[in-house]
Amino acid sequence: MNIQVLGCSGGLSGDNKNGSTCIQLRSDIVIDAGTGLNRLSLAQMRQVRHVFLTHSHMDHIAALPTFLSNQYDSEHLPVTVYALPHTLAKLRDNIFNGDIWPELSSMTEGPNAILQFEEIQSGHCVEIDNMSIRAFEVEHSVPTVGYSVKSDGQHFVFCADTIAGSVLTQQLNELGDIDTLMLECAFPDELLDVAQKTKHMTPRLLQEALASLKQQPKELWITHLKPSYEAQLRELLTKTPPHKNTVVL
Ligand SMILES: Nc1ncnc2c1ncn2[C@@H]1O[C@@H]2COP(=O)(O)O[C@H]2[C@H]1O
Repeated sequence: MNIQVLGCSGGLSGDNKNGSTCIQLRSDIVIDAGTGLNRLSLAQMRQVRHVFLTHSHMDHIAALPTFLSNQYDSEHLPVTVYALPHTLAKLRDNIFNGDIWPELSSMTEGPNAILQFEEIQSGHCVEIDNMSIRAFEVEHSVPTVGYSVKSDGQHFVFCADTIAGSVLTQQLNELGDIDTLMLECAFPDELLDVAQKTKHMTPRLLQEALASLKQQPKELWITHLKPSYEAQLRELLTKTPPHKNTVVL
């Protein structure tokens, strides 16, 4: 697998190399459509055929409407967007509603439909060629899934936005051996109350989550640092990495 993290910032970072969440699994498949999607060229965007959304928050969907506009005369339509029913309903009601962006029906109906929505649930697995992408529940402030991706004998797990706890532990333990685990760390430990309210991680919660696993992943990628605390978190997580093979993205 050649995974490209096009963006994983927890917000508007002021760094045009790191937009908000968008992870490219293959030239035709991405997870989330945050502003990181803008790192692809127009030609690369037009190769994307499958978008797996984790949840409805803006930093994970911000580029979706304009990305879809770039697809109108693309050769290989429609693009399939996979998401929980809650996420799809929020997109329909709040984004593709004729005010913020054209209504969904104008994109999903007719011979030139550019988009199809596919509902997924936790546990649901989508196979695309030799890649399997399984959604699993995580605990966040809105219904959210992470994705377990298997291809080429490799197992990549993206936990999306989540707080540590029994849901995450159980789900990760059920996924078996993990090569690369991508876990977030949005807030510093001093902001534990904010992390608990918004259902995000702090470095200590991240340690707890790892300690609760039956088996450690081969490597840990840490993501979704909130821009206001990024320097502080990066320094701490680099000086005292929670895993022997830690990459702070
Ligand atoms: N009580 C709060 N204090 C600080 N930030 C908040 C609060 N509630 C929501 N947010 C922010 O709103 C964001 C929504 O997206 P996230 O869950 O990634 O992260 C959340 C926080 O950054």
